[in-house]
Amino acid sequence: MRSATDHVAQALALVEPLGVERVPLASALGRALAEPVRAAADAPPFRTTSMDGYAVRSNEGAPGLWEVSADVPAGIAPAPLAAGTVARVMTGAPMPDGADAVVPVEDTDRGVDRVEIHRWPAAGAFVREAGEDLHRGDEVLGGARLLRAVDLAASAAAGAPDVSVVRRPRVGVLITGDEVRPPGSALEPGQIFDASSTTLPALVEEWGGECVGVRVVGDTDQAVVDALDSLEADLLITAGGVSAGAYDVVKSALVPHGVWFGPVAMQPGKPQGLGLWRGVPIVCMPGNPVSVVATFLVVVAPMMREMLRLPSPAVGTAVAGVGWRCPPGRAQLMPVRFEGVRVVPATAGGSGSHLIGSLAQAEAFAVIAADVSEVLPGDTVGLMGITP
Ligand SMILES: Nc1nc2c(c(=O)[nH]1)N[C@H]1C(S)=C(S)[C@@H](COP(=O)(O)OP(=O)(O)OC[C@H]3O[C@@H](n4cnc5c(N)ncnc54)[C@H](O)[C@@H]3O)O[C@H]1N2
Ligand code: MOO
Repeated sequence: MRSATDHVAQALALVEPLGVERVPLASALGRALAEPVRAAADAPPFRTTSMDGYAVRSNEGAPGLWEVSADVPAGIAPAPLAAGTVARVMTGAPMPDGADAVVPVEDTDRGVDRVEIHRWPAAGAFVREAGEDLHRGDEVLGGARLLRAVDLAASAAAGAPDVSVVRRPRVGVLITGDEVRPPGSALEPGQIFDASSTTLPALVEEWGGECVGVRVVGDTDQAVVDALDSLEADLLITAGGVSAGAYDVVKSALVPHGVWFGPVAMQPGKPQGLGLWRGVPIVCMPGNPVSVVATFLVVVAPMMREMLRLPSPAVGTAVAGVGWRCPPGRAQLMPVRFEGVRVVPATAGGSGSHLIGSLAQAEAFAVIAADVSEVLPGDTVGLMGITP
């Protein structure tokens, strides 16, 4: 049986990094950063007040009655502060030259022409220096990553209107099975709701790709071939029809085209297919819907990250809060949730490949090596994220 590690290596050998394009920040969420983003200006760009109040020269005085010589809203360039006076300033307004501290309005009688100051500030009070956050030219975003809202916030604050990202892998999805029906259908005997034509496009998008089409076909070889030929993609994924049954049509349709099929030492996700369909990499997953998620995370996510010029998904560690049994000779992917700082199986059903309805309770997958037959409470286990 092929090890999961060998299988992933074979899968990675089929894909190459994709090209780079520039996109406006508004379209950059979830895209893979290709080049560093640098600050176009200092942030903040000028000395500014962090409070509504009165700008003063801190070495000049003491509590008492003061003349207000200027009114400084945000968005203007104020004149220097006249000696012996204070200026009324609003949060975010530039500090007048000469002023070096701010008295918050709460410490005054809020006067407009003259103001009674109750408490005198120390130098620097409530003043933000120019460049306190970023200096012009600083690297705001460096390493390769899928851009998050906070990354876009940093780019915008740094004055970058667009970013350089890797082209999204175009992924085509094929679901097979005479028994699957769209959610919401009235099920006839023997039919089941199709989970995977929702799961796979969502996983593709979540991991930085673009789903170019989902085909759902019945169990004939010709339907499989026609559906695959209708998808123009950088990567093809199929679900179902890969094991040993009489109607395992993905396998029967693709073996003549040189696609490899065989067992991989992982659970869920043992029966697998991998190869090229008319030159396009294709991953054939078992139909069980948790196997679909597990195969995506173990096999497809690293392929997509290779195409997106990102490092492979990180596998961390966690400590098991309870013990559980593992299948002999296969790496186990156990859906887990956190109980405090420890992980426990997310459901009583463990790593059963059909338990998709319970998978929403999982926060991660524990990854247990193939040669481990039992996890004991307190053991360290691998931890694989469900989201990037
Ligand atoms: N004799 C053997 N039988 C099986 C083996 C084996 O080695 N020898 N392997 C088992 C394992 S492990 C798995 S995993 C499955 C994989 O089977 P297939 O890839 O051929 O998948 P199907 O038979 O098409 O479906 C399996 C299961 O999942 C349900 N399913 C399928 N598609 C969907 C969908 N879109 N949404 C929800 N559920 C779906 C389907 O109804 C079946 O219950 O093979 C074992 N058998
Ligand atoms: O390998 Mo299968 O996915 O366990 O049910």
